[in-house]
Amino acid sequence: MNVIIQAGAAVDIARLSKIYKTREDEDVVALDKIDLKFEPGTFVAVVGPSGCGKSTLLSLLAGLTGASTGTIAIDGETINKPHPKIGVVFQSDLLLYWRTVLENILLPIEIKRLDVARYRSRAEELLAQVGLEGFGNKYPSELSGGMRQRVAICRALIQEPGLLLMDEPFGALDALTREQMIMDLQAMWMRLGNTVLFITHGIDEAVFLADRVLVMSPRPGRVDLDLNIDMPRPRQWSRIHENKDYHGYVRKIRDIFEAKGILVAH
Ligand SMILES: Nc1ncnc2c1ncn2[C@@H]1O[C@H](COP(=O)(O)OP(=O)(O)OP(=O)(O)O)[C@@H](O)[C@H]1O
Repeated sequence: MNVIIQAGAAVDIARLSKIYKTREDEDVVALDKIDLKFEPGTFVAVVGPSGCGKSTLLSLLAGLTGASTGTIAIDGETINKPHPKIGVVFQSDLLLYWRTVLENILLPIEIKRLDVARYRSRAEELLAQVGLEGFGNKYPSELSGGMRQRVAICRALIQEPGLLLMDEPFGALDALTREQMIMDLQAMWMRLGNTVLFITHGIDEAVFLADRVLVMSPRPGRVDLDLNIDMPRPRQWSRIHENKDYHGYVRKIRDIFEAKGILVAH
């Protein structure tokens, strides 16, 4: 089997703001003049309270919505619509139930009228990489929630995106499946080397997975803390609680949430 190597993309976000209009014609400032640069191949996690603009940031990067001000560039190319260099995974797997696993993974290729036959072996390789070798002809209803989310990840990776965007991808999974998915995502990312933006409510999974954790403030969303996570890889989820550095990073993030009244001690 060929190992797929995907080069990570450089991301440059400058003075990025998003202001929504409510139906009452009021302005909601979801993101306020954010500046960020991600080096190619960096795993970036974003944590923040509900409504702070995490999903808005992801939608802007995915080209699904337009910025009010500012710019986003991926490898120097301005993003204002969906781009093949960018793959997206949402909390819900969004698989089409009437299509097999392989047909779901190949859907973006069909939509773009690319040569499906050429991508079939790549889809099978990706399936093997996420532990689903031989599942290509199954239907989503025959798979568990974790397996379906693995298929959604393969679908996001089929075009070898330099940037993988993940919006709470494990939020709907049970605790054991989530733990396995976290470990598997780390292993897959270490093989592929793409840049990842991973949105989560879980401080534990953010610190475990990321090279860098961005802590966002309550609305209007800004980055309150940009924390480099310096722990050797591969990291072991079952042993991470023995790591003093891990606890130090988690403490720093919790301190911010407590100072802002987002987490209140009783
Ligand atoms: N289409 C829209 N119209 C008006 N306001 C919106 C719209 N989409 C989002 N908002 C508002 O923008 C703010 C940021 O929303 P966003 O979904 O990005 O937050 P989030 O951090 O992802 O939240 P959560 O963690 O709960 O998913 C919220 O106050 C939300 O109500």
